[in-house]
Amino acid sequence: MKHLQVAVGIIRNASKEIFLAQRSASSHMANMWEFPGGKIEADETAAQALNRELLEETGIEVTNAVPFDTADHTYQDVRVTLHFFIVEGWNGEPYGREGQPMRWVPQAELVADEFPPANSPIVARLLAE
Ligand SMILES: Nc1nc2c([nH]c(=O)n2[C@H]2C[C@H](O)[C@@H](COP(=O)(O)OP(=O)(O)OP(=O)(O)O)O2)c(=O)[nH]1
Ligand SMILES: [Mg+2]
Repeated sequence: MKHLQVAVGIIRNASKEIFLAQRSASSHMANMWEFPGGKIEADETAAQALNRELLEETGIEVTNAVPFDTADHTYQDVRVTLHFFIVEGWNGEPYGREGQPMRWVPQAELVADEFPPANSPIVARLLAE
């Protein structure tokens, strides 16, 4: 089975709101809400992939990212290992640079069911903080 390493950014502002983006209708985990991010290329560290993906998907330049947790999950036909970072420093203002819907949600109001199943333990941890 294919095994993807994925870098994911939990972009959090000073008001403890988190930036979410909606996955496209044609993607894996279509229409679910996600923390922006994407696949780590063979020549990249997780942090390098995070910086590249957040620039591509949200337009920000990350200046502060701290590793938070990892999650391993096997979907029907792909296994993913997600490397989550808390991002609290950046230049610019994040937006849906690929045209995807986006919203800021207070950390305490995250809803696990809106995310792909792999995110459940991470959302639970954020809600417990
Ligand atoms: N970005 C992101 N991906 C997630 C999350 N939860 C989760 O299970 N995934 C899965 C969905 C995908 O199977 C996998 C890779 O994410 P991706 O589709 O964003 O990868 P990418 O940006 O490199 O996409 P692409 O270039 O192939 O379009 O990770 C999440 O919170 N954020
Ligand atoms: Mg992506």
